[in-house]
Amino acid sequence: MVKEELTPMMKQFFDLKAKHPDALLLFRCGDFYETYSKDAVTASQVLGITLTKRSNGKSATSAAMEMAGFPYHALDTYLPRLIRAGFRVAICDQLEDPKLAKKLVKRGITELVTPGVAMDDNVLNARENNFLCAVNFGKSSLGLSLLDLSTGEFLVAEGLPELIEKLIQNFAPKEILVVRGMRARFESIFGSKYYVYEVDDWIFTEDTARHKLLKQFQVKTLKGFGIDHLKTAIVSAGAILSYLELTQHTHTQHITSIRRIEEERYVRIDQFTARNLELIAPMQEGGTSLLSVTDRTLTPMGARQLRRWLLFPLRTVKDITWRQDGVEYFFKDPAFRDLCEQELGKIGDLERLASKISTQRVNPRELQQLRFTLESVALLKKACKDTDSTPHRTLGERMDPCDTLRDALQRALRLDPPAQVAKGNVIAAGVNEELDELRKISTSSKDYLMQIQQRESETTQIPSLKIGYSTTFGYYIEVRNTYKNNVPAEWVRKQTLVNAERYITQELKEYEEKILGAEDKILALETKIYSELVLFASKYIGELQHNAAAIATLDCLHGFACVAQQQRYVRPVVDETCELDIHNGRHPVIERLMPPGEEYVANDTFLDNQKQQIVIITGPNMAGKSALLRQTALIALLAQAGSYVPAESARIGIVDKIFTRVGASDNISVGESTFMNEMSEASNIMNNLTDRSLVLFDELGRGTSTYDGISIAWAIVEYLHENPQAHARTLFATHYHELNEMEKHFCRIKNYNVTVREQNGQVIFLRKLMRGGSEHSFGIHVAKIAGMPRSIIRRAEQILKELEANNRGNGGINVETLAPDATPASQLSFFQLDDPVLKQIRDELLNLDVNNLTPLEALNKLNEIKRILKGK
Ligand SMILES: Nc1ncnc2c1ncn2[C@@H]1O[C@H](COP(=O)(O)OP(=O)(O)OP(=O)(O)O)[C@@H](O)[C@H]1O
Repeated sequence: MVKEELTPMMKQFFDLKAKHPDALLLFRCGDFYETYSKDAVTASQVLGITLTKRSNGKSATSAAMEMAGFPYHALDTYLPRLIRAGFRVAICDQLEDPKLAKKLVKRGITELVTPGVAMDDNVLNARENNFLCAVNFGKSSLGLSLLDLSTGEFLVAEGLPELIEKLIQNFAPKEILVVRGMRARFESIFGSKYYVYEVDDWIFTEDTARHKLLKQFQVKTLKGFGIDHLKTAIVSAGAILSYLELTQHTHTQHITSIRRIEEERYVRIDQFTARNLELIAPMQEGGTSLLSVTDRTLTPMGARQLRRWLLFPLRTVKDITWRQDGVEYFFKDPAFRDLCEQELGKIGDLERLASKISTQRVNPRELQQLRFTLESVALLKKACKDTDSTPHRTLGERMDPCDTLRDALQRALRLDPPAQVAKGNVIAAGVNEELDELRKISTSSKDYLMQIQQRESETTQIPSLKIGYSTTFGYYIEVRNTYKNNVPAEWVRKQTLVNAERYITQELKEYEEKILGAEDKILALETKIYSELVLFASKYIGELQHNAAAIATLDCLHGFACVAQQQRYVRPVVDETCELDIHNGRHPVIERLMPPGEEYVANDTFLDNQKQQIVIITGPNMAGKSALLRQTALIALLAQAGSYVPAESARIGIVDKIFTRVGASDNISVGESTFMNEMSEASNIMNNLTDRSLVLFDELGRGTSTYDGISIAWAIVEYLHENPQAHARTLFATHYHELNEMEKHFCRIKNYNVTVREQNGQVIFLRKLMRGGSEHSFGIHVAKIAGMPRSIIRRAEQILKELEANNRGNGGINVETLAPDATPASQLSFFQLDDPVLKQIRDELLNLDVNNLTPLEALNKLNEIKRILKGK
C-alpha cells in the first residue's frame, strides 16, 4: 500500500518499524500493546494470542492487515516469552498523555529488549548471569568483552581463538555482537550455536570505544583498570556500551568498573574438559552435574559466583588456602554458622537490586527488601568482624550496612508496600505533611459520607437511603422506588434501576471533587517521594555492589562447609609440589546417585613426576575406569576451587591445566568428536603441557583399528614420559592390554587395574584399583547383563576363543577361521598358486582382454572355467 493511503497511526507505526526492522514492535495503543502485519503473525504464534485483521488505510477499500495484541499490564508475562523464543522486541510507548494530545498521540521506542540486554526478572534466571558479549577480530588476536547489565559486571579478555572460545563457553553469553559481515567468520571458529548479532562497523572502532569507556567510568585513562594495553578487547568493550545506547539502555550508573579476566590466575580447563567432567551441566538430559551436588548457596549472588569458582579454579596456594580457612571456620564456630545460615537466607538479589535502582526499575517491595537485606548485612558484618578468622574478618571489613540509606528506607516506606507505586500506600505516615493531610481527607471521607447519608435520611424521611459510588457518574444517593416521592426537587436523577433510582446532589459533586482530587494528589506526591528515594538509593550503588560481592563469597564458603559436612568431605592439603596423593577418594556425583544399599567404593590415587608420572589403568568394561579418572580430576578441581573434597585425605600439588580426552566413539552421539578431532585435540594437549598439568586419557585411540589405536596410544604415552619439557601427571585408561608392556621399559609408567572377580561364570565388579595390569575385558559379560540374546552371546564367546587361540599361536588374527562353516585347516585361498586348477583359472582370467570381449565370448569363457572346475 502506498504510504499516503495509510492512517496517521499506521504511518507512525511503519516509520518506527523501519528504524528497527529486525525487531518485533510492540505498539502501545490505549490500554493495549498491538502488533501488526508479520509481527502479528509471529506474536500470535509465539504467544498464543488471537490474530485478527483490520483495515489500515483511510478508504473503505484499503487492504486488511493482520493484528494481534494484549493488555499493557500483561507485558511482564508476554515479553519474556518473546525474548526466550529468541526475538528482539522494540517497545513503543505513548510519550504523552492521550487525553492531552490534540492530534495523534506522540509515540517512540522506549526500549529495545534483546536476549543479551534483558533486565526483566521473568527473563533472567536468578542463579545465572545474563551476559552480553562482543567479539572483535584483531590482526593477531581476538578481543572479548562481557557485560551483565542486570548486575553491572563488565569483563574483558584478549587472546587467541582457543582462549576466547573457552571463555565464551564458560560465560555462556545470551547474545554476541560482531561487526557486520563477520558472522560467518565467527561461526567458522566458534560454531553456530550462539545468538550472534551484527552491528555497524563504526561501533567497533578504537576511538569510539575508548571515548565511550572513559565517559562511562569518568576517568582520563583506562590504566587504572589494567586494560589500557588490550587494544582489541577495548574495542569490543566500547562496542557493548554503544549497543546499550542503541537499545535505549541509558541508565548505566551501576556499570562502575571493568576488569580483565586474569587467565593466568586460574586453572586452564578447556571446553571439552569442562563438558566431559560435567562441571556445570550434565552431558545427558536428566543427569547430574558437579554444580548441582555442590551448590548449597542461599543467595542468587552466591549461586552465580559458585559457577565461576567451579569453572575457574585457582592456581595459587595462598588464594586457595584463604578460601579453605574460610570454609574451616564454619566448623569451629557453629553459632557463627547458624547466624550466617539464617541471615544469608533472608538476603535477596542485592546485586540485581543495585542495578534496578540504577535503571530506576526498582519497585517499592524490592526497595523494602533492600532495607531488610541491609539489616542482615549489618548483622553479618558484625559477626564476621568478631571472628578470629582472617577471611571472615576481611569479608566483614568489605561489607557496608549503609546505615543512612537503611534508615531512610525504614522511615519512608510502609512496612508492606505494594509492588507498584501506582497502587498507592507506598510512603509511610509522617514523611510528608501534605501527604498526611491529603490522606486524612481521603480516609475521613467515609465518615463524612456517612454523616451526609444520615442527615439526608432524616430530613427526607427515607430510612433506606444509601450513598454509593460508580465510575460513570461518581457519588450518588440511591432511593428505593417506595420512597421516590420523598426526593427533594433539587436532586438530579441520574439512573433508573428496577427497584430504585439514583440521584446526585450539588453537595455530593463538590465533595467528590475534593476526594478524587485528593487521591490524584496523593498518588502524584507518593510517586514523587518514591522517585526521590530511588535517587537517594542510587548514591549507594557502589557500596551495594561491594556488599553483594562479599555476601557472594561468604555464601559460597558457607555452602562448601555445608556440603563438606553432609558428604563427609575433608580439607585437602594444597601445596607447591607436583604430587597428587588421594587416599580413599570418591566421585562427588556418582556417590550421590548410588542405589540404596550400595556404597561407592573409594580408591587411592597417586601421581607425581618422579616415580609414578603415568598410570595405565586397565580393567574390564564397566569396572569403573572412567569414574576413577574423572573423580581424580574433580577432586583436584574442587580442592583448587577452595572446597573440601570427597576423600579420607588428599594432597594436591597445584595443577595448572586439566586436560581430558575421551576415545572418539564415546562421543559420537554428541556429533562432535570424530577420530580426527580426537587426534587434533590430543596433539593440542601435547603442545601445551607443563610439569603441573593433569592429563586424563580415557580409551584414547579406540576410534580407529586396534593396531592403529595401540600404536598411537603407545606413542602418546611414550611422548608424555619422554617429553623433556614436562612430565605431566597422567591417568590413561585403556582396553589395550598391550600397553601394560610399557611399564617394563619406562621407569615412571605404572600399571594398575580396576579389579573384578569371576565366580561361577559371573563377573563381580569390585571397583578397587590395584597394582598390576589385567588381561580380560569381559565385554561379552557386559553384553549379557545388558540383555543381548543368548545366541549372540554364545557365538561371541566362541569367536573370542578362536581369536585368542589364533592370537596366541602366531601373533596375528586370521578372521577367515571365523566363517561359520570354516574348518581352518582345509580352507583354500583362491590364489594359492600351488593348486594347478586354480592356477589354470587364474591364468585364463588374467589373459582376458575384457575391453574387446563380446558378450557371447564372455559366456563361452565362463562355460570353459566351469568345465575346468568340474573336471577337477
Ligand atoms: N568406585 C565405584 N564404586 C561404585 N560404583 C562405581 C565405581 N566406579 C564406577 N562405578 C559404577 O560403574 C559404572 C561404570 O563405570 P565406568 O564407566 O567408570 O566403567 P569403565 O571401566 O570406564 O567402563 P568402559 O570400559 O565400559 O567404559 C559407573 O556408571 C558407576 O555407576
